Amino acid sequence: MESTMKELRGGESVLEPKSNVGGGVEDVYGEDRATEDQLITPWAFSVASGSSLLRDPRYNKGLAFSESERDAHYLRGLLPPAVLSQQLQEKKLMMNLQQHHLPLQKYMALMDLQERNERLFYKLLIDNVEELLPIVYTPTVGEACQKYGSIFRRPQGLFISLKEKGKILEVLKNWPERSIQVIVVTDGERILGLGDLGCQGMGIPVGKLALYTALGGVRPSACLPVTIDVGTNNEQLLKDEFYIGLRQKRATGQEYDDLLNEFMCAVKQNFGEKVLIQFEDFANHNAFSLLAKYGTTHLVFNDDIQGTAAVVLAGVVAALKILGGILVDHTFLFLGAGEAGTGIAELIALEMSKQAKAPVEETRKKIWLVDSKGLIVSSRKDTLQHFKKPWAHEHEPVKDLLNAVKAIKPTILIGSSGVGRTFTKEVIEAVSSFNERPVIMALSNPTSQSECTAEEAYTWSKGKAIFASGSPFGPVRYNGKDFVPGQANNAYIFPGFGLGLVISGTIRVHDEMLLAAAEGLAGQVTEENIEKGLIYPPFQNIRKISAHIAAKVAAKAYDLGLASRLPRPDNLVKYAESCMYSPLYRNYR
Ligand SMILES: O=C([O-])CC(=O)C(=O)O
Ligand SMILES: [Mg+2]
Repeated sequence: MESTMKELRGGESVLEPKSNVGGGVEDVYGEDRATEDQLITPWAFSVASGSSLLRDPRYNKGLAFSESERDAHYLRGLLPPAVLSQQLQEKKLMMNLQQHHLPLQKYMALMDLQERNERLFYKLLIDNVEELLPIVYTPTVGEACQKYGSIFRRPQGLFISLKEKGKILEVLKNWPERSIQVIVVTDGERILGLGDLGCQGMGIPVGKLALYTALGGVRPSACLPVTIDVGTNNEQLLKDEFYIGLRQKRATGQEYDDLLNEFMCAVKQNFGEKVLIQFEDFANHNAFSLLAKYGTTHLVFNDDIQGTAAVVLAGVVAALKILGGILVDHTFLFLGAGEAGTGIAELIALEMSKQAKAPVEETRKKIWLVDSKGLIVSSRKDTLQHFKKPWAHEHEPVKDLLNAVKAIKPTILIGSSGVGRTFTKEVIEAVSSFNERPVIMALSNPTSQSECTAEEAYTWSKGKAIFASGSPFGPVRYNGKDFVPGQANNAYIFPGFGLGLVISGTIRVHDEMLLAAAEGLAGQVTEENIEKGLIYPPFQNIRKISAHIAAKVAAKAYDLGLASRLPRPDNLVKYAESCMYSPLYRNYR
């Protein structure tokens, strides 16, 4: 009586016309057709009609099933008589969401929707991106991770713990999808600026991948969120009766390395070598080494080091339209010398060196970093971690940020330490005292960890600051004038960056691709944005922005000979757009 998934999928007709630009689209982003691979998963995968269809989030349309679909798929009586359009469902959901006062309640309602009706979830997210991004993503996702155990309903993503040691390949085979294109993986040790949240860090890969689909157009079934649980050092979680992870201290050293290595090898074996693995929210001591170790054997990208770097470089390049000059004319001071700080510093130094045709060892000297012990200077070199050493320039010791600002006189001040409230009134007044328009970026997340608020930046700088922050802030009125802060968050980069890698079939990430992504984003900042002091374009246009970033990244991959999808499409922007997932319902025959 029941049709199989294969029949249903084969019988689907697509509502929106599928463009054929560039050819080869169908097998990357074609219909969600069951491939031969999918049919040999170790468990039954057949039922897709009647109540099972209503419970399958990928195919469920709720009240939007048409009369003929209700007949053909055994849905009569299982739904009330009304037939609603997707648009009307969207209106209803937005109204319902607005009834919730707490962001966490909205988050839970949206996660429920994702589990119930995937296309409607993405339609909502795409059409209301500015309103919903702070819910499914930073800052609310941070709170969700902190409370993940108590709000836990249905598992999302794949959990790989020390218990699965030796069996990771089998665990990957339990995942119902075979053609995975992007994995976001965390070990939960440094979730945003909130620290070690262990297994509860899963909210981050889930949120990042929701953005891969909504902002970058990678289809949901090609996305896999993974959390690697090696324990947690968070005492509070270890004592929490609702904690969902392993109740032990973090494994380190060989035990940690072996588990990660087993995971990396199993991914390649199970999903092939073109799957992108995005490392997210690892602690500094693992983030740099994982990137270095797997950068030559896998398609890997660290969002916190490389994604944040590209987004900040793009903002700085756009800010130059207001400040004037080229990159080397500016002096940078960072508070924070971890993944984000040193990642951004290195990418800026690289771009400076290309622009000025000077060695990168020279351009690095325009960039200064402050960590918890003060300004990073050459006399500290012997005691510094390796990733800080390139930034240890000749200077007498300076003990804190305020004195470093006074000594270095930066034109651009960047906070990336994960510690909130560190851009004090004195710091902002000091940087504003010798700059007509100081650029101030408070990158740490979530909002509670931001180095300062938008209001503080504008007020303390007396309206001079060009301000951007990692977490969103609303517009500020100061002295009768409206100031709109930009959001310097890697969400601008990773969805388009990943899309560019996927559509070109790239096998390795190269620094030049990060520069290309930054250029793609900066190119989307309009004169109108700049006039308002905005150094990032509004998120509203993010799909178009992502297509431009993807095109730049793919072009670079082709130029470098790292792209495997041939022939190279003529118009990469159009090609990227044609590859993007559409959340519109399909008709089922
Ligand atoms: O998730 C975000 O909002 C940005 C990010 O990668 C981080 O803060 O670790
Ligand atoms: Mg992150």
